[in-house]
Amino acid sequence: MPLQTDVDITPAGQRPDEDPSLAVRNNGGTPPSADPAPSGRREALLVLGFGGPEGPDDVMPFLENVTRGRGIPRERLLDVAEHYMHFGGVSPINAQNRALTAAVEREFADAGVDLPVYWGNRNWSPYVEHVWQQMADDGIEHVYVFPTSGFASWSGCRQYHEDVARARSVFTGAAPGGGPTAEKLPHYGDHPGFVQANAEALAAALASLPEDLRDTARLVATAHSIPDTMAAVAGPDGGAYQAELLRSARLVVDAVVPGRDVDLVWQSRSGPPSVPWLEPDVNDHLRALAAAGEKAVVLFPIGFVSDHVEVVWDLDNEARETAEELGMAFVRAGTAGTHPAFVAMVRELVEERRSGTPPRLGTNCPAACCFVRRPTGLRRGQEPSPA
Ligand SMILES: CC1=C(CCC(=O)O)c2cc3nc(cc4[nH]c(cc5[nH]c(cc1n2)c(C)c5CCC(=O)O)c(CCC(=O)O)c4C)C(CCC(=O)O)=C3C
Ligand SMILES: [Fe+2]
Repeated sequence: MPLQTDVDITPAGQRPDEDPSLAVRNNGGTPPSADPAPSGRREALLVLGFGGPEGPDDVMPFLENVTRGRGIPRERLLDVAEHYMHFGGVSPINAQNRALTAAVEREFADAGVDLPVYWGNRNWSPYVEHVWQQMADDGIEHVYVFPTSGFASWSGCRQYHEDVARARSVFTGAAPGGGPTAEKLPHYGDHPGFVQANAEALAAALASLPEDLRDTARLVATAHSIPDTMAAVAGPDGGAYQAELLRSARLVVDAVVPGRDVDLVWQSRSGPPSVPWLEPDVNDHLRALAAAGEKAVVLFPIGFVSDHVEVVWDLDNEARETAEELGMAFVRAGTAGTHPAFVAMVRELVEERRSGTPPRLGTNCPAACCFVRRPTGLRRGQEPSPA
């Protein structure tokens, strides 16, 4: 499946029909076109992670947090709980986000950026609500939010906006104008820093293959599957999840082996089988490649920024096993993690916002952006939970 390269992504800041009042409501109070930081305003960066369990007893409550109101079958949760149990009930994701936070702190210090860095999660402790309280107590007045997700969609963008809005609502409800204001940083899948981090990982993975397979190995980018209905409304004009991922995968491959084919396929599908999600699944794709005579595959999880459970289980175990059964050589490239170029990107995104550069897609999303009315098998009358 050769992919197109000419994907046009419209920056939200240039949308003629953007309604500023909706943008304010959607991301919890940020003006649609934030001015350069007024001098004297006390600002901070929040690294906003997904969150993950820290032990076996956390696993089911964590899964319930993630899927509340989303119509995910109980059997699927028990299945996924097993994945976590292979790692003693501990997701590596919190340690990875702590490491990223520490690396960004050092980056700021080295570059003379005077900005405290906090870390909070959407689905597990430290919850964004608690960190918001901490930032308010510390006298922070404005927060740049760096999500550990660089792409459009309800799951990849809007939920991060909504969780910040929920954290803020405690303050805005109690005291008018209370609590720090928020500004989410834009999507970054096409940022040179993200591309470089992924390109170096892809180059290393390719180099680890036996020499006679390097030129012919199939390059396969993966991202989390999402329901078709969610994909259809991703971004201001729909379809932005696939479009951004495709563009990102293309940029990464072109940085390593210009012009070589790349496939974008999907992993970690959830939800009831009756609900269509993006396809093909990575395992089915491996089967198709083997049937077509391919001998080797290099997988790179472009849709994720760290080697969390969906990478180290779904790819390093399940997809690897599939490839082994098919007799194909298999390597999985690393994710951005704390690559210096990725860490420098975080600083650049903040500096861009502070200098008043017009917002790009993902910064101030209009209220209709990525909104899924009836997600993942919800019965009519059930409302999507904001959690
Ligand atoms: C687009 C996307 C990203 C990338 C953007 C981003 O990074 O935010 C992502 C990341 C992640 N997803 C993760 C874990 C889970 N995702 C689930 C469920 C779901 N993900 C979805 C989409 C995405 N997910 C969707 C549409 C669902 C169905 C429920 C719903 O409609 O909302 C479930 C429930 C069980 C299951 O059904 O699989 C779990 C446990 C972890 C943490 C891994 C760890 O702990 O190490 C991470 C980083
Ligand atoms: Fe997920």
